[in-house]
Amino acid sequence: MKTEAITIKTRAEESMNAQTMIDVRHLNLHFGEGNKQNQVLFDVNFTVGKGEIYGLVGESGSGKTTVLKCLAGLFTHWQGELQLNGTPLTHNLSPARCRQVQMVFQDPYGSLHPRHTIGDILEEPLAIHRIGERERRISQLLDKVGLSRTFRDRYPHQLSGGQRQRVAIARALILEPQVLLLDEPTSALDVSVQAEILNLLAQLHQEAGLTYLLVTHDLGVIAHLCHRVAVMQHGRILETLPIEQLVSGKADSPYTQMLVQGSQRYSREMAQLVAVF
Ligand SMILES: Nc1ncnc2c1ncn2[C@@H]1O[C@H](COP(=O)(O)OP(=O)(O)OP(=O)(O)O)[C@@H](O)[C@H]1O
Repeated sequence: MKTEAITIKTRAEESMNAQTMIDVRHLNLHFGEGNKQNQVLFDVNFTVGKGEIYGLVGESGSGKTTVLKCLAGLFTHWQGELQLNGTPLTHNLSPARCRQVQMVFQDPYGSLHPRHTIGDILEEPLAIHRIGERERRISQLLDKVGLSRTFRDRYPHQLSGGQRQRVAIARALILEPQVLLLDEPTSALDVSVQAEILNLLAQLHQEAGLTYLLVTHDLGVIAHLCHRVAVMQHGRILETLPIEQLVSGKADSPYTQMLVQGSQRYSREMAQLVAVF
């Protein structure tokens, strides 16, 4: 399976555009002030190519989600330079940025409004951004994420966890962004459902040439989806490496080697479940 995973990534890398889509330079962020100040990101630097799937791994609290939230505009008090597709990001969240980059959260239960139907949830961003042909767009997207059109009139509590995450992915895609920020998109799901969602993400990436920045604890997920990975610890990037180097156990840092060893059993299970793309 390792050999197959490497072949997939190499093929994907060949077709990948070498242009930079996400550029993170000298990103620093702290919470609190004075003697309560807690710095959580320390000079974080990395770039993600157009069409690349880039993983961020590391232990809990290492700052992975915080990096995504800075890029998504959910945290605005960062210092450093952030660029998307060559355009510097300001500290404000503009409509243009919402259309360019969208985030999918870990918890499909909490991220969908409980009193809105799926149709309403998908229509809201289109209405806010004054985008027409809403019926067509919503129907097309439901098809794309593998949900029948009958889901339009249902409420989130009437869906399974996997179906809810499909809706969350559809909502993120409805504005046709170039970048998806995926924060542990499968960790709240059963293992078999995780595989379905990973396959859906791989399929959508292939069809639309999107750029993904994917946060996970799970190196099995990284090995099956990502081209490159950055390993974070205590708010810093410890090393960045191509996936081939990670799966062949040739990471430089002892910390990354420990992460790989810790996730090997899970990777084998996931390998059996996730189809090859
Ligand atoms: N809104 C906030 N206010 C104060 N501290 C925060 C806030 N959000 C995150 N932190 C702190 O920032 C640090 C990094 O958190 P972050 O959620 O980015 O970690 P993570 O690597 O994504 O962890 P996990 O894998 O558990 O989600 C943690 O110490 C966390 O407590």
